[in-house]
Amino acid sequence: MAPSLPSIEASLPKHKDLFYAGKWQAAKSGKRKPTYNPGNGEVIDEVSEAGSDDVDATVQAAHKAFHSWKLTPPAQRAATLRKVASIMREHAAELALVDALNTGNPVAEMLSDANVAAASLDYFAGLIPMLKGETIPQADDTFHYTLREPLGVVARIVAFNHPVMFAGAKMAAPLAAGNTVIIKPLEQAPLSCLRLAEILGGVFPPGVFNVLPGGVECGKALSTHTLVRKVTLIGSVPTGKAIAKAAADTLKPTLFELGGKNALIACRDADLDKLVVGVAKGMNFTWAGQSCGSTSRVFLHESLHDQVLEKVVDYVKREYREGVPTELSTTMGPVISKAAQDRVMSYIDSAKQEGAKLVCGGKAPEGIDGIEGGYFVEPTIFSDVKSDMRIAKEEIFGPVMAVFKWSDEAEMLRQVNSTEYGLTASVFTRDIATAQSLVKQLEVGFVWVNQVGRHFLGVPFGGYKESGGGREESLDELLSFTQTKSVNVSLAR
Ligand SMILES: NC(=O)c1ccc[n+]([C@@H]2O[C@H](COP(=O)([O-])OP(=O)(O)OC[C@H]3O[C@@H](n4cnc5c(N)ncnc54)[C@H](O)[C@@H]3O)[C@@H](O)[C@H]2O)c1
Repeated sequence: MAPSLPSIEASLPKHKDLFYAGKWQAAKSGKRKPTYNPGNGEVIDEVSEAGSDDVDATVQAAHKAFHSWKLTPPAQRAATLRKVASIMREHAAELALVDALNTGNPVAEMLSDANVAAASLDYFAGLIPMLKGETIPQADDTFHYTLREPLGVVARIVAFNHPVMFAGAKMAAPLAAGNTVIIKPLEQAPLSCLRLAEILGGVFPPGVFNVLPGGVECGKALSTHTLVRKVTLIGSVPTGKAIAKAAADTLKPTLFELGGKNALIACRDADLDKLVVGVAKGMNFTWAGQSCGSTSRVFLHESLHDQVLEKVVDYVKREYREGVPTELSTTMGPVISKAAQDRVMSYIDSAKQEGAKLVCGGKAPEGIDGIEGGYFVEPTIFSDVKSDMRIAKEEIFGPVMAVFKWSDEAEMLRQVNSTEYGLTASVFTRDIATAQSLVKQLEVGFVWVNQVGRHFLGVPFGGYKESGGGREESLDELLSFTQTKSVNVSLAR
């Protein structure tokens, strides 16, 4: 039976201001910015926009709260995170609806986002006992041990594609380790994070958890503030570079989960049924390709290329249907903005001009009721793609798949590794030795074999090369929000 959804009116946040120091506060500049429904291009509401003065006030509040939060007994911190997880599960449908309205991602798929965040919160709550130090043996009169301590105020700047999932999942590790957190959602899709702050109410002491809707000014101020002890980004490579430069002035550590131009490699012995579904699903057409892990470059061995391409096109035409994002029957959403739609269309034009063959999509959908004015692009597939074309090299962050035909393994791997991105890859083969050989040669941080897209709590996720720095979704993430203090006790009598 299809789940029933709450009403949109009841799900939207009542507060549209900044949330810090445990209170809703208007932006000091009084600035408000419209936020849109990408499904029809209409304004949903206006939201306060945090500027650098607001960042300072928020950081001061978070800094003040840090001193008591870090001393809160570990079991109590864990219980608080579990309470957040349970509230998110309870409100999963309304959070999904708000994200569907504000990001355009279909609500049926977004229903799991709050649950994914809740699982992260539970996971990091359970890892708190791992925040332990060591004793170091020495043959002298001093006893050495280490303590793992939190860093202080952590700023988490997140992307727009899964706002509430990122807000919930990314607050978990720093808070578990005893830091206080400021979440900055993208200005285009802040509503679910505001609703999250509303439903969490007084779960955290004031200043421990803060939400600052805002744009580049807000992000820059967070990256440069002296009292922000670590800044993290889920976003694009250029933004990662800008933040790394800004953070350098205060020598702030960073954690980056950035873009990808990920390859799916199909070997001649691949299971064809699994492969066809993998190629289609790996592209994440459901949210218009807007996922860092999308396998947007598909390398099909020449022996199966034509057959698989034909089946993928059939599958995509059958399974992905654009529609109103807040309706449960919709299987594909728009891209986030008009600018994004124009950018995707310019990549499609460039591929045509550079000689790639359009086998599916390539334009905005027509004749679908209720999505006029929305920023939709049909699921698009190009074959005959060459590695010097723009669609082969640049992250499009839209529903555009580039298909390559290969015969020589060394040349195929050269092309796969030829971009500066290095986030994910997927390998389809029935032979474990072939899989292992390819895995070792891929310059990426996360590889799937005979599957795509899935994340697994406990398995480090992050990129090589320009796709990131640091690992998340694992013990590595928790420990990255701590620092080690060494203590040396004289035992001399
Ligand atoms: N690796 C991952 O886990 C992952 C997950 C999702 C998305 N992404 C990547 O995110 C990108 C798409 O998301 P986006 O369009 O929101 O990215 P973006 O880089 O445009 O923006 C990300 C965030 O950074 C802020 N920002 C922009 N300029 C800034 C600056 N100079 N200083 C500080 N903050 C600044 C934005 O306001 C936003 O909150 C894609 O490249 C995608 O691959 C990566």
